[in-house]
Amino acid sequence: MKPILQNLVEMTGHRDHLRLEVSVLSTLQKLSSIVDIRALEVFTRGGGSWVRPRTWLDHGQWVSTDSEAAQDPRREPLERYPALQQCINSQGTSAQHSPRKGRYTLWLPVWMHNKVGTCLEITQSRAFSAHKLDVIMGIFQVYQNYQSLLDYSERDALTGLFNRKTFDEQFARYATPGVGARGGVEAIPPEDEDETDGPLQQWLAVVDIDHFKQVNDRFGHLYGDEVLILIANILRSSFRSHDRIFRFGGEEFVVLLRSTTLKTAHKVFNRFRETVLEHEFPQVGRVTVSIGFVATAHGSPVEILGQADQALYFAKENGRNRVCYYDDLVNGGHLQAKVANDDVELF
Ligand SMILES: Nc1nc2c(ncn2[C@@H]2O[C@H](COP(=O)(O)OP(=O)(O)OP(=O)(O)O)[C@@H](O)[C@H]2O)c(=O)[nH]1
Repeated sequence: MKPILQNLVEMTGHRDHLRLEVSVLSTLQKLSSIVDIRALEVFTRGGGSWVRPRTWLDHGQWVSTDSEAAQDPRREPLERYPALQQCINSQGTSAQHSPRKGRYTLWLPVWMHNKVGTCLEITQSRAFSAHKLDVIMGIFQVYQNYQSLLDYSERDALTGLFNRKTFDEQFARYATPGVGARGGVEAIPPEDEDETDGPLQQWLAVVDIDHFKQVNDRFGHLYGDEVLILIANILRSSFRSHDRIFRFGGEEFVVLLRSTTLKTAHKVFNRFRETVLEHEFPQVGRVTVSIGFVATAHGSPVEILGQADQALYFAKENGRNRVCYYDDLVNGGHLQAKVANDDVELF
């Protein structure tokens, strides 16, 4: 039992979901008779439910991927896992597979906000004894409790979006394509994009609600809060699952858009802006947003945020309800570049 306790201590020392996942898998893998163990990502796409491996053991090395799940060639429909599918549909806590060639499989779905996004899959060469199941469930409970604590500490209480505190760490991961917990797998370009539209890049946008002070002043803070929650919902439904959305405080949000062309970045930011424009906010009526965005390739998070902020400021000064791309403003002589050629300061 001592090595397991040591593993639990190590497991709860992590502040990163993927590393925590690797840690729980390596803890469980140390139990006897385990022949295979991995974490599956469970997601919905096109009305159906799917699974794909997210963390697994490859020649003794843990490998994780955080590429877009829906584009992963290893994805499979959830129907191929009938026991797991039935368990999720009935909001169960575990499922087992009847033996096939001496392989007994146990699935442990991770429930978070009444949804399953992750499932641990443990395979061993003989049936799971009651004692073994007790030990596994104990470790799994510690992992699940710790996951939800971690999730809670990363979220903004009003909107449920990621908070400002998590931005730097997520920026390091999401602004650089193809980096997983331990190396990982290359980001897979979305099927609907054409590389003739320019290279696939990561983008950062700062989104700010226009004249939000007036909303608070005319309707009160409760209606202001309602607008923030509804805009957060529109943000969530406007971007792909592997993009990242933060509330930076007040009425300012930041979006990290992954692996997409400049043309698509323009398209999706404008689509979001139009969805907000067309939305009827209860009591408040119409609300608009301004957006400034930039590629994340060159500069520190602070410099890139500064550039997106400059583009946002320009949008605010020039009519609001618009999307401005930093490089266009610099090339058009509307803004002076603060940073040129990687990290060289111009002034
Ligand atoms: N209801 C609510 N209001 C907030 C919250 N955080 C900040 N605010 C308000 O957001 C408003 C921001 O106003 P300003 O920064 O002056 O900007 P604005 O009125 O949106 O004007 P522009 O950005 O120039 O279009 C202030 O009135 C803050 O009090 C919050 O959590 N809830």
